[in-house]
Amino acid sequence: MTLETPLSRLQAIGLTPQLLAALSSPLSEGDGHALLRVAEVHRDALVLHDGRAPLPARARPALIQALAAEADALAVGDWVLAEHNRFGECWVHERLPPRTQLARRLHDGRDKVERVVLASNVDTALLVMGLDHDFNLRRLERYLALVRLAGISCVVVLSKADLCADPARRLRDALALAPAGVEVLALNTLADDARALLAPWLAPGQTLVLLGSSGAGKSTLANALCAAEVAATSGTRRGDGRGRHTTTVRTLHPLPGGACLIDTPGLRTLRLDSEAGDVAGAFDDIAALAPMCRFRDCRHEGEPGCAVRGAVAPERLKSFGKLLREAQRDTMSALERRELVSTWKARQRAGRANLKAKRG
Ligand SMILES: Nc1nc2c(ncn2[C@@H]2O[C@H](COP(=O)(O)OP(=O)(O)OP(=O)(O)O)[C@@H](O)[C@H]2O)c(=O)[nH]1
Ligand SMILES: [Zn+2]
Repeated sequence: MTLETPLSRLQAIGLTPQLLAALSSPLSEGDGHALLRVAEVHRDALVLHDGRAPLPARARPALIQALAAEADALAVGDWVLAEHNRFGECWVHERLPPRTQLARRLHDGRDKVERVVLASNVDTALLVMGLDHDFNLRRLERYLALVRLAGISCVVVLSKADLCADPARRLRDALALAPAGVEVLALNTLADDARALLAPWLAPGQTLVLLGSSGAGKSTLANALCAAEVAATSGTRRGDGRGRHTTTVRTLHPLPGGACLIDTPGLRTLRLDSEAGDVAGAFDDIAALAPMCRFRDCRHEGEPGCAVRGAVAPERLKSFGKLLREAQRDTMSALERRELVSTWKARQRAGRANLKAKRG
C-alpha cells in the first residue's frame, strides 16, 4: 500500500469501503500519493484533510481544466489524490468520481450560465424547517424534489417542536408530502437528543449536509451533532490563534460516531442544479398522467386536453411548474426561452377561449 495516511483516520471523514474498492488501481501506480478529502475550496487554493489535520494544497492546472471542460470543479467533500513535490508543496492531480454532487447554476442575467458545485459525496441531506413561522409545505416540497434530483437521501427535521401548538398535525402534513422512505422527525433541537434521533443516518463513513432557511436551527443542530468536536475546536483556537484549522473544522466536521457533516455558506443559500426532465421524474404522479395530455410538452397550466390539471392538487402543480420553469431557465438560451413562453401563452389563450365558447 502506498497510502501515506492510515485508512482508519480517513474513515472519520467519510471514507467508505466502496470508495476504497473504486480506488485500488490509481493508488498502486506510484509512490507518495495520498488520498485526502477536500475540506475547503478557495480561488486558487485548497484545504485538504487527512482525518486529523488540514493541509494547504493546490490543484494541477491540467486537472482544473479537464474538470472545467465538463462544467465540473473541485468541491468540498471530493476525494482526491495528491502528492508533495520536492519543495514540500502539495498538489492535487486526480479527483475520484463523486458519488453525488450538489450544484447550482449562476446566471449572468443573459445567456451565460455557470454551474457551481457546492459539495460532493453527500449521503444524506438534513432538511431543517422550524415549526414556527418557518414551516412551509410548498418550500419543503421543493427541497425534497431538489435533493432527490441530486440522488441524495434526506431526512426532514422539524425543529422548534416546543414552539408549536400542534406539532403532531404538522408532522402528519409533512409526512403526507414526503416520498416513500423519507423520514420526518419533530424535535426541540435545544433539548432533545438529536444524535440519538438521527443515529440511523450517522453511521461511520456517512456524509451529511444541513439545508434550510436562515434561522431554521441548522447551527443548533450542527452543534448538537458534533458537540465533542466543537469543544476540540475552541481548544485549538486558543493554541494557534485564528489559523486554518478553525476554518476547516467549520466546513468539514467529523462527528463523534464516525459520520461527518459538511457545512458551507454556499449550501446555506442553495438552489440546486437540475434538468427539466429530472424535475418531471421527481413528481411521479404528474409524470404518470402527462403522457395523456394532448400536447407532448404540456405544462398543465390551462392548455386544452390536459390530463393532469384537475387530477393533481393545484398547489402541487404550482410547485412543479415553478421548479420546471427554473430548471428550463437554467438550461435554455434566451431565444429558446422566449419562443417557448410565447407558445405556452398562445395555448393558454386558446384554452381560455375554448372554455368561454363552451360555457356560452
Ligand atoms: N425553542 C427552540 N429554539 C430553537 C430550536 N432550534 C433552534 N432554535 C433557536 O433558533 C434560533 C436560530 O437557530 P440557528 O441554529 O442559529 O439557525 P440557522 O438555521 O443556523 O440559521 P442561519 O445561520 O441564519 O442559517 C436560535 O436562537 C436557536 O437557539 C428549537 O428546537 N426550539
Ligand atoms: Zn397537461
